[in-house]
Amino acid sequence: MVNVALIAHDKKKLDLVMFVKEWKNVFSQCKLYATKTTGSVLKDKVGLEIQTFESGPLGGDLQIGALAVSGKIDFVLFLRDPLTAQPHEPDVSAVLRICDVHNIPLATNLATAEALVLEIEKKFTNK
Ligand SMILES: O=C(CO)COP(=O)(O)O
Repeated sequence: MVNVALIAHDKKKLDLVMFVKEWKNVFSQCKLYATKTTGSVLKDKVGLEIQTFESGPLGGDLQIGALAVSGKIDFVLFLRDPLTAQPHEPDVSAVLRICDVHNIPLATNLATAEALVLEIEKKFTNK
């Protein structure tokens, strides 16, 4: 099983929805985790099963970070809003940092997200 964490800041949620829709065949074969609002938007708009945690500003990023520390996340797709200050910026940085500490593939924009999804797809098709 491939475990993927999906997180998007508010101005990036639509981008994430479009992206996950486009790659639904791949994401539907993964175990998905998300912060609260991201997860509920994805469930609603794409119809995938997702385990959700708290909202990012309430500690959800840290919960996903903790999963990553435990080795339970294989890929992180985190569409940050680089143009808006976030009250929980330290939590956002913590997720990025922990991905680097544990060498977990992390995409923070759609171009890299696509490269990651192609990599995940390979795992399913044994390419
Ligand atoms: O703020 C977030 C990530 O830092 C995302 O949280 P939500 O998915 O609850 O909006």
